[in-house]
Amino acid sequence: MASVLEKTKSKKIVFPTKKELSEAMATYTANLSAKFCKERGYFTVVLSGGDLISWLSELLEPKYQESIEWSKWHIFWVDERVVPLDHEDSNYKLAFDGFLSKVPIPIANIYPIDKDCAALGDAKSAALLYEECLKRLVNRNIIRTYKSSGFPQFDLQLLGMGPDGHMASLFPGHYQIKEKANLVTYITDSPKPPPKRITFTLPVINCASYNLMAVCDEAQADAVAKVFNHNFDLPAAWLTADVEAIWFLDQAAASKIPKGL
Ligand SMILES: O=C(O)[C@H](O)[C@@H](O)[C@H](O)[C@H](O)COP(=O)(O)O
Repeated sequence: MASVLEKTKSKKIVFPTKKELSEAMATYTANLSAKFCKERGYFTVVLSGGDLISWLSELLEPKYQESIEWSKWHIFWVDERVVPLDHEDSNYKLAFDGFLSKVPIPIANIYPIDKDCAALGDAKSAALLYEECLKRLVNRNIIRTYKSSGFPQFDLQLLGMGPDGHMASLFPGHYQIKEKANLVTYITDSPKPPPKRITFTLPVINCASYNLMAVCDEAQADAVAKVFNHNFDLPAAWLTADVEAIWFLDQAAASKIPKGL
């Protein structure tokens, strides 16, 4: 069977250090920002949680601060923990404190989950409202749609993977990975705390023009090896993209990939 990774132009780059990975991620993001801002006047960027946000700090360097057209960026989350937006577990808070508050992206262009649902811990309503938010932005042509499917197509998603092979809040052995109809779904028993989360579904994740999956450290090496061995029990093994799905790995995370893959 031709693997999903082969069919969908997945590539990997292994960096000697996290610093070099972080610099390359900044260059990759800045180049796509220039392309999409020029082509359509918007750049839709989807963030996840985890270590990714600290690696994004490279974009705070003066050369990027001055050259990027921040006012054209629109920011979304591929997954979010359903906790108050000022809670330390919130992916919104993580990104806001570590990155978004330090760049001049208009606050109206930043789309966290509904704050009341977040405060109440209502994951189902949070997912419904986030899906409605995406549809409104599709209607305003801020988010493109994938071919004729009507599914939202984001310009760039910056993703991470857990040691169990989860991406976004799609966990191994949980039914959310199979959800095909909705754009956004939810989980109330996430194996990684906190338990209540919302997440983009796989079709939405894979419609993105560019998916950059950044993974570092030895703890992820087994999962990375399984992904490149096409073990589809791991949600991250299903990652594709419309134009390019690219894995940025440090040497430790890449250390167990079988030779030749
Ligand atoms: O809400 C979350 O838990 C994150 O969005 C999650 O999906 C994350 O991206 C991975 O678990 C990787 O996390 P690390 O980068 O911390 O390994």
